Amino acid sequence: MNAAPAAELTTEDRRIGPVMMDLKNITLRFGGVVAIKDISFDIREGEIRAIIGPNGAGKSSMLNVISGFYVPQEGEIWFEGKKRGPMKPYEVARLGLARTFQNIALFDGMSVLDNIMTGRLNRMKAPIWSQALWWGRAEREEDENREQVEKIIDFLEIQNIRKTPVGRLPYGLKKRVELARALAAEPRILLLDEPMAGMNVEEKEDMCRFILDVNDEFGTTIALIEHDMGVVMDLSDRVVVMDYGRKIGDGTPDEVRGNPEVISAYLGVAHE
Ligand SMILES: Nc1ncnc2c1ncn2[C@@H]1O[C@H](COP(=O)(O)OP(=O)(O)OP(=O)(O)O)[C@@H](O)[C@H]1O
Repeated sequence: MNAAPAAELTTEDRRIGPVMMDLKNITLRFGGVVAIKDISFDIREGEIRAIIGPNGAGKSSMLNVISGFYVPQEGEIWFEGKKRGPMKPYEVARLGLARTFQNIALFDGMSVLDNIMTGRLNRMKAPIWSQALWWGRAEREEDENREQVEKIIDFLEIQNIRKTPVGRLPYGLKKRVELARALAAEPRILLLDEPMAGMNVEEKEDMCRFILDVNDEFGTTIALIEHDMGVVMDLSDRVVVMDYGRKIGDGTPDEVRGNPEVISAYLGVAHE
């Protein structure tokens, strides 16, 4: 289970494939505020792609554009060879995008297992009314869902808390359950919103390891935003750096680290 840091592996080992999502000249405004200014970058199949930047740089806005929650005023988004238009939330899920949130969005009163099962909802094909008529199909689907969820529970090492109500868990474990729920949707791209925010050092190390393992084991493409630059550098294949809505760097962790504009944007900036 111990994957080497992403930066130490070759492209071939990491199964990085063709461009999956291509964002071209994206501009997003909120009234007079330009949150994203003419930014282009792509996400390749199988990679861990990070978007970093100081507070207010536009990272959350960008994640919301990727997820389809915000529709930019300018620019184009291509996903798996097709130009993407505005989408409803269920269309986003069907397209294969699942995300975690900075402020955990789980059902506190429900068990870990039931929370993770909600991640399968978008994959259920048998409508409720048909379950009485075609019991076999619904049952088969239920078995498949359970099997997939159990695999994820084992993988993320949360077997011992599967029946515990989420509200009783410490912060780091809640984040892991959220990751499990997003994975249950078997996303084409997994979007992580500051996955390490608010964590202590040990929790951060665990989360880092799980993100790398998910990418390695399931081949899941991951796009994440963070403002903790150190964490991201160990984790990512490529990094986009934003500042005041602009893209000021894009490349491997080493390329980005050596970029003078990136250095000056981060100098003196207090980050976790
Ligand atoms: N819904 C909104 N309405 C108006 N302005 C917004 C909205 N969302 C973001 N902004 C503005 O857009 C800019 C970019 O904000 P955004 O939250 O995307 O940055 P960020 O890099 O994610 O910041 P942080 O690290 O603090 O979360 C900021 O000036 C912010 O005030």
